[in-house]
Amino acid sequence: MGLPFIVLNYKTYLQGTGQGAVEIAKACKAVSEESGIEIAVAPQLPDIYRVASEVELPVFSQHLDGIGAGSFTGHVFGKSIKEAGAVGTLINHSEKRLTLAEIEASLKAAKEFGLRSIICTNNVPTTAAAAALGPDYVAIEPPELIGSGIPVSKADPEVVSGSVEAVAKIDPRVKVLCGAGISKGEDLRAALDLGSQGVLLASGIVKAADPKAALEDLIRLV
Ligand SMILES: O=C[C@H](O)COP(=O)(O)O
Repeated sequence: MGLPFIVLNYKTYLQGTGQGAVEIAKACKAVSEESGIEIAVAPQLPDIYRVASEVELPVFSQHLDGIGAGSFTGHVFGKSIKEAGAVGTLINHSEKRLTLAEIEASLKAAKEFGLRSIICTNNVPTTAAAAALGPDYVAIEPPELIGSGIPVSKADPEVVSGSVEAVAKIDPRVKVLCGAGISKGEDLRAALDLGSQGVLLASGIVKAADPKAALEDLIRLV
């Protein structure tokens, strides 16, 4: 197995807002260069351009709507985030849930604009359904563990291994990430040992006093 993929979602944490978004991205880039591990960041939408312009690392949107050009006030348009510098997008994050039809439309928009796609899910059946749509990644995150500091890879290992098994049967090209409560080296190690190919995480790094040191701890057992 190759190196994991790490995606850092800034959510709306103060520490990851505005100039903070750039500073955390710089820490991610430094750790990525030291380790060879791909680390992507997902800042708030208005910070995408700023982060992508100032730091050379993969920037993801936190959301994308399945709409095109036209009368869609307040929506997130694929061409706009692509031109802002995003290379990918989260879809259906637990804090931005969509209907199945909307997930499919968002994924279609991501593909149309050449954006990498991560569909977030909450259990094994929704992971299987998401994999059937053919995204680049699914990210399994039990909502009750998000932001809890209790790692999914230890609190609910079956949901990770079950997702890995389900996705392998449906479409082995789809890669599996897991998230919720991941912050330490042993959490990432456990996630990889369960068959996932990386993690989607937030609070443990974004809210850390020293995000670079927190990232170095996260990857120390890879
Ligand atoms: O997008 C990230 C996930 O919701 C996990 O958040 P967390 O690392 O704060 O638990």
